[in-house]
Amino acid sequence: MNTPDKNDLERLDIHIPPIDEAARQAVEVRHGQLTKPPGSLGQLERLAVELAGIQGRDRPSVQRKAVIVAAADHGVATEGTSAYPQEVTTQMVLNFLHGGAAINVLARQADARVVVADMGVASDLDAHPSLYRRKVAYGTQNMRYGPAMTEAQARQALRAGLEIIETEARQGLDVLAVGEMGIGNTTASAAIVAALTGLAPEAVTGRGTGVDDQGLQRKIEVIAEALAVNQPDPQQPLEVLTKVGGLEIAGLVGIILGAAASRVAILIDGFIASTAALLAVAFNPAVKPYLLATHQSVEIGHRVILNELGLKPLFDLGLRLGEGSGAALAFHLLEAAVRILNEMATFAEAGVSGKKT
Ligand SMILES: Cc1cc2ncn([C@H]3O[C@H](COP(=O)(O)O)[C@@H](O)[C@H]3O)c2cc1C
Ligand SMILES: O=C(O)c1cccnc1
Repeated sequence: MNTPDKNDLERLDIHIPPIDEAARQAVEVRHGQLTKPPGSLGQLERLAVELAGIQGRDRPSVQRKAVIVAAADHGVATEGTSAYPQEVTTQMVLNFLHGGAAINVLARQADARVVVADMGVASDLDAHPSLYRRKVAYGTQNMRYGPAMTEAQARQALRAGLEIIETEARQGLDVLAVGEMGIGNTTASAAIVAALTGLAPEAVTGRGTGVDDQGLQRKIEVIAEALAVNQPDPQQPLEVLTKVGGLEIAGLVGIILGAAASRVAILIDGFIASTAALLAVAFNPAVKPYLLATHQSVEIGHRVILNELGLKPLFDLGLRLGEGSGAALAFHLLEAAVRILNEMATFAEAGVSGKKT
């Protein structure tokens, strides 16, 4: 038996199948037959083509939809880098479970289920049918003074993410939106993006929940110190995640890799969810074509991530919430793209003349 090398372990032994080129081509051919000038439905056409390649189906489906909101607390929240107190993480998880948060409203409108994953919230949570209780720790350590977590904790959270998406995929899932909740997690995300890209903290750090100028300056300094203390190797995504990451971010990386392994399309959300996507690609580049960018977040580092990944957002509504809110809105566009494919008449069926030669 081969001993798995470090790379296999880093890739979490996940096999991600290649995109189905034949299914993509079948959709392109059909788009050419529908009663419209070629390419005139722009990004909607691209979405249908990508979805077909991901799912391996000429007629992709968006019937079964889920939002997974991964939640955890952050030791660095004690540094005053968020405009809100840490207890809001737990309070919002309860709000998600009661159906009262923005993501619940947007998911209901799109007929998507919402499930919450406790990866490391600082308080104990009662059992609930929509809650995966996978707490790795009661929040991370403060990365300003040392690693946010141990490598074993990072691996545990990654594995939990894989297991959660496996369970969800078994129940039937065509499209997944990934979201998060964790006071302080724009600080962790900015540190991860700075570590992976080599950019200065100020180039990737925004106001998160709305810190003032002084708060933003403090946030940048804390991130710079965390990077100086921890010295994460940009070539080692597991090390970056362990040293300056978060447990919900680790869970999302597992969820994203596992979704791709199951041929589930992944709608990525704003800054934090996209940070998890950037890490997932660093772990295993084969995940890349399974990622669909949704919106452009106000958080400045989000643009950096989308550029790095070569992804183009579908819309910019000035959102800066997280929870999967922008991703859930994109369900409607995916549905439009698939309905165009299934319901439009062809030139032959409608008796419409083709382009002049
Ligand atoms: C009531 C409330 C609901 C939220 N839902 C998502 N976030 C968002 O804000 C947090 C990140 O910002 P920061 O790094 O500044 O703490 C995350 O929990 C994110 O999901 C929320 C924040 C609050 C206050
Ligand atoms: O882009 C996001 O997801 C975001 C931005 C600010 C605060 N919380 C989330």
